[in-house]
Amino acid sequence: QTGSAPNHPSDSEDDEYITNVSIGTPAQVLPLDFDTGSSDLWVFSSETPSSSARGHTIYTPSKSSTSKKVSGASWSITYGDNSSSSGDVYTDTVSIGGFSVTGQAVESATKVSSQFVQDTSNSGLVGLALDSGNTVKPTKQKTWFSNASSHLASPVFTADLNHQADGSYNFGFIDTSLASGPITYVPISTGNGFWEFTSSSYAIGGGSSKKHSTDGIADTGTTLLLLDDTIVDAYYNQVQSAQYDDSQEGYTFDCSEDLPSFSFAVGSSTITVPGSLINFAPVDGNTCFGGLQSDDGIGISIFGDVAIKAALVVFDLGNKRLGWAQK
Ligand SMILES: CSC[C@H](NC(=O)[C@H](Cc1ccccc1)OC(=O)N1CCC(N)CC1)C(=O)N[C@@H](CC1CCCCC1)[C@@H](O)Cn1ccccc1=O
Repeated sequence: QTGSAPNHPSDSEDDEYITNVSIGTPAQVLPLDFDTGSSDLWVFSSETPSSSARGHTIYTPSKSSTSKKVSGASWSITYGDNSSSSGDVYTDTVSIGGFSVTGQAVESATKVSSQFVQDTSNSGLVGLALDSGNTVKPTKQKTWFSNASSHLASPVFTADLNHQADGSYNFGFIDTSLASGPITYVPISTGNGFWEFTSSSYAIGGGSSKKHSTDGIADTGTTLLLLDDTIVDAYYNQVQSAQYDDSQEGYTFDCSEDLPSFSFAVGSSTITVPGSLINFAPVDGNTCFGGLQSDDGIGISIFGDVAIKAALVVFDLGNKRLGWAQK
């Protein structure tokens, strides 16, 4: 069995990627943000204060004949951008791209931080990192993909994200026609519960490859490509009008600049992010914000959407490896 669901950018900046998910019986369809950087499936619900839920689609467990409350269970999560949410837990049938998982933990939000209230493009998240990162207490719950994987044709899923266009999340199969190059696999380290891998070098534009070991995660829930300062400074050194803008907390440059590409090693291959994807978004007038920024203070590098958009990414749980193919 397999599943295939389209995704689309949440706005004109590709800030997030949204996929419709069916929950309960009869199906309640919610637009959710798939996040390979976390492990909780949580939704705005009938238990979310109505002032916070305004503008969001909600899940109402009492309207689903297949919902069951997980008594005594609770969850609470804070993300890298300091947004947060918490609540209680139900199980219900959750279908993504035509594939159904029964008894999936659906974490219902009784509290959401202001960023979630304001961001009406999503009604919650589907965590697709490893099960160990799930926050439900007293008993951790499995991710949708973990529950699905034993029934899928193959324990893999792929992310195909595109700039200002539809893409897909495919489960149980790899559609190699989505890529232009071969898939190169690298092992993941599972200790932190992420799709974590090491990249051994990088290159800027057509320049020579520089040895630099990057310990990073493939994270569909992070908008930008966040790497070590030395790499980021070297990159914007090649952008004539670039400067670090304290108010924007990142490098900005003249929107009309022709940005160099950025390549990173995946095993013995490289993935090249075209400069056009690094010209992320206008901030004001003719000044644009970069899609490559510093990972300082996070403690790990994050290959977010800006990097994933350049590739077909294979999340292979069966073989505990990550595959990257140029698009
Ligand atoms: C340094 S992790 C920062 C990252 N959050 C972002 O990337 C947000 C995403 C966004 C964009 C637009 C509206 C709302 C939210 O966007 C920006 O921060 N942007 C984009 C717009 C830019 N102008 C400024 C910078 C982040 O916490 N991701 C987590 C998932 C997010 C949470 C917020 C809702 C969307 C999904 C997550 O995978 C990061 N994680 C990864 C590993 C471990 C823990 C952890 O928590």
